[in-house]
Amino acid sequence: MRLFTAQAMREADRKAIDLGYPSLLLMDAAGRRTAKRLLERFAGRKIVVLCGKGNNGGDGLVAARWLAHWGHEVAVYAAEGQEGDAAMAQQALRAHGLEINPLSAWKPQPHSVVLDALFGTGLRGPLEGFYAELVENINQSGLPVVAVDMPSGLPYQPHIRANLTVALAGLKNEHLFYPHRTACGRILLDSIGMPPRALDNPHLPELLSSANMRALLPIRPGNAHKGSVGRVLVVGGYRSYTGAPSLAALGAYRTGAGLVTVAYPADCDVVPPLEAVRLPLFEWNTANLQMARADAVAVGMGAGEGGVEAALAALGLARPTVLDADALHERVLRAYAQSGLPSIITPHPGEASRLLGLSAEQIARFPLEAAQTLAQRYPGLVVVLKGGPTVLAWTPPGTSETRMAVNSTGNPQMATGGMGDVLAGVIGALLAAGLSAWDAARLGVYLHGLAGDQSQKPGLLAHEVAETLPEAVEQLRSGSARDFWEPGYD
Ligand SMILES: NC(=O)C1=CN([C@@H]2O[C@H](COP(=O)(O)OP(=O)(O)OC[C@H]3O[C@@H](n4cnc5c(N)ncnc54)[C@H](OP(=O)(O)O)[C@@H]3O)[C@@H](O)[C@H]2O)[C@H](O)CC1
Ligand SMILES: [K+]
Repeated sequence: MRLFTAQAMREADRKAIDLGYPSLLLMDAAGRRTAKRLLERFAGRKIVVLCGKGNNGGDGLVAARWLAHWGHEVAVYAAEGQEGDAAMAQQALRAHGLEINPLSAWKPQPHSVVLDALFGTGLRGPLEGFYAELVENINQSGLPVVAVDMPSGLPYQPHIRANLTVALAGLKNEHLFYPHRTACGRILLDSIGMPPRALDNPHLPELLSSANMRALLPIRPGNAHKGSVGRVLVVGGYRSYTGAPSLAALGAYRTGAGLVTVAYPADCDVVPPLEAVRLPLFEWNTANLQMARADAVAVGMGAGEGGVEAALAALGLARPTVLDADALHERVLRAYAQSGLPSIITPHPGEASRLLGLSAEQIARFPLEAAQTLAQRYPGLVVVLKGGPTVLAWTPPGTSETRMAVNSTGNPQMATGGMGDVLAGVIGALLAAGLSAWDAARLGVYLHGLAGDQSQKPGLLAHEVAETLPEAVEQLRSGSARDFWEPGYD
């Protein structure tokens, strides 16, 4: 499954037409399916459909026709100037005997639900004048709003604040990235029957879905023993950051690692989980770390000033590695990129800002671009740019194309200390279980977010997320993990 931009969706639309698929069928499915979704949530209210003159408005006209056909009370307000499919939708609506009122005549009506079909992917700039005022009035009316495809006005200001958005054919950036995602309310995806070939675009980011991630789960053989399912070495800890390596160890164990060793400075008060092997060291060097006999390494959590040295010592182990927190320095990243080892870097926007020389605000605003830039700067390293949502990027060595992915799990309550340490452990366990760096990183962020989604209450702590990981793994394995856009995808 791919994550679309408005432009990429227009291209998919064109591709469908080139394949011979009649565009009017797409519009009819879009309107009909949106009408169904509206009824599931807001049956019993009078339905007011507000239509622009483009195809988003055309979807609204189709929805109004079906709603009236099914016996619901519907009022339609539409802009003038429909052409093509939208004009046909208007003709069909008139044939059903429905009256079309001018958009300017709309006034908030009590106990109604508004179907926002003003603008979708065709918007080319911020709304002004009449439309800006209309959008503000709709928002201020306090009436529930269902948006067709996306809340009108996005990605600019002003825009509709919807209760429910029915995304058509595919999810777009606005449905995933904050703050726009907030304006969408609940999001349901409907395929509208778009030919899959039209949606197939390998240049777009992959959207991590339960079906795709399930296929990556490592299988634990019947005769598993602790040495065969993955041994993880966690390297970190420094002064007051003694909890970080312990949380990573917990994350690794709860993801299925067979044995976890925690290497930490001997003069630090690190207390690893009871089940972990302790490796207190007076010096970071490869020979010392070799004592752990690890299949994969997670290094840098709470390592402070020793982060660079620890990561360069770990490089000598020549194992798949997760570089986190204090290991994330230019020198280390260059060395790992040159080594060709499967390696993953897990910066948060602050760490990415240090690496890229941009502000953390810029990184948070353009996460896809930031992750891509890092992946191009360090070919071979899988970049996990943490955020809401987490973005992944990877330029396979010897190629020029960067693969991108966007996570679909996780929630804002996960923005607390130690959460990243748990993630590094999760990914370390998956590397140790034999997954490639790209697979371990994608499945790791997905599982970590899914564990966090089990409880979305304020005050969520990192160790609680770690403790919920087995439930998340089980949910994914059993097929009961739901994508946030379900059940509208069919
Ligand atoms: N996914 C699919 O393949 C399908 C999607 N459908 C629906 O179609 C819309 C996209 O339709 P489109 O006609 O391309 O665009 P819109 O309806 O979103 O809006 C276009 C009109 O908006 C005017 N416009 C553009 N920018 C502004 C602005 N800043 N202020 C005011 N007006 C603006 C524009 O007028 P111009 O005269 O400027 O050209 C257009 O009239 C998609 O979102 C889905 O809902 C299909 O129905 C099914 C297939
Ligand atoms: K809309």
